[in-house]
Amino acid sequence: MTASHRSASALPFVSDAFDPARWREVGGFGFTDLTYHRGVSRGEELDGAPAGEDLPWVRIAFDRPDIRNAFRPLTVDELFRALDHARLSGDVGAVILTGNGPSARDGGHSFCSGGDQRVRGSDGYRYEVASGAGAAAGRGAIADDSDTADTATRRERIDPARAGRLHILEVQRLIRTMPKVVIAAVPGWAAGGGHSLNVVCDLSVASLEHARFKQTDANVGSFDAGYGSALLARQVGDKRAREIFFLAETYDAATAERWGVVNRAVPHAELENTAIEWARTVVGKSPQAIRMLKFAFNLADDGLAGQQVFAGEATRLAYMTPEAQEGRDAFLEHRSPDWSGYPYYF
Ligand SMILES: CC(C)(COP(=O)(O)OP(=O)(O)OC[C@H]1O[C@@H](n2cnc3c(N)ncnc32)[C@H](O)[C@@H]1OP(=O)(O)O)[C@@H](O)C(=O)NCCC(=O)NCCSC(=O)c1cc(O)c2ccccc2c1O
Repeated sequence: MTASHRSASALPFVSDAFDPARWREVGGFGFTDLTYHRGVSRGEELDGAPAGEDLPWVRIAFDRPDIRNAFRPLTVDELFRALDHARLSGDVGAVILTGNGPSARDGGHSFCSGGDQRVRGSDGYRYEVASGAGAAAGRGAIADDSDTADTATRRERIDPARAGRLHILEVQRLIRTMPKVVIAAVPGWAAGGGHSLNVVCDLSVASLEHARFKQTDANVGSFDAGYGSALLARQVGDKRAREIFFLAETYDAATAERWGVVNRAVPHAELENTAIEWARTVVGKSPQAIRMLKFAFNLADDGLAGQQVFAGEATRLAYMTPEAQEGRDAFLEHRSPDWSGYPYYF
């Protein structure tokens, strides 16, 4: 058990799909727009670990349910940090990405509704001037009414000294290149940039009752002309992808499953259990095989960048061989390498 372990009963409510007995908070980040949890064993055979022990998966959730989990630049910064922390954790093999909810205002469920349109400027999504508790913490965030402040109030707070951002694209690339399986658990709306996030995740499970999908980019004068559209077309077919973007009609979880936008539609009460079950299954496989497979699936679509990521893992495998080690040792010993023990395999 790690030092930052907190007992399950101390966890506050974050979502109606969240089982506090299965998680502990990952501390030390001071996130305002996300929650970040580490899986913990309940001591049952299912998890194969003593009660309270860390399990090799994490849960990262948007935590702005009152605005359908729209992201502002701070949200994206936090998401990148949490994902990168998971990437760099050698004992984490799977990430569940989801959205907390429902909304306290109207009971609506959401995964993510994309960029927060209230802080969209002419050069991207704008940071806000620090105030309140967030400023005291040095995060440049507005901690008190950050979800509900009206558009005029938010525009007054926009930080003129910081350029607009579109860096959800950096998060997409991180999901794509991190050598772990990222599972989207979609409890409600996946719209705009939230629709595209689902597209880039490796696996997706959606709530039969509440998940809704709608690609609104063109409604608001935006367009994800990268993974959000092109990878979607690989998943659902070219005509269907055009329909999803050009008509921007709402479709439900069962339709998303039929079209290949998600792997499975399940009852809401089973959403996170299913995601955890998949995470558990994935971490039961060879880490190396999963890494190579994920990057192999990405390779052709990601071009030379995809080749580079795959090839990096091939290089790691090569470094493990006596042949490559002979090259290193010969250099360090100031001698010619002796390749005689290593045939030209064919
Ligand atoms: C998601 C919805 C279809 C849900 O509809 P519903 O009727 O259930 O809920 P409401 O519309 O009443 O919403 C409740 C409440 O939340 C506010 N809200 C919802 N989404 C956002 C949002 N994205 N930004 C700000 N606020 C939002 C809504 O205003 C309500 O609050 P009130 O105070 O007004 O009552 C529906 O909400 C919807 O269509 N939302 C907008 C979806 C959208 O268009 N998102 C942006 C698409 S563009 C994008 O995400 C994007 C971002 C990037 O960073 C990119 C970068 C590079 C390339 C492309 C990018 C990109 O396309």
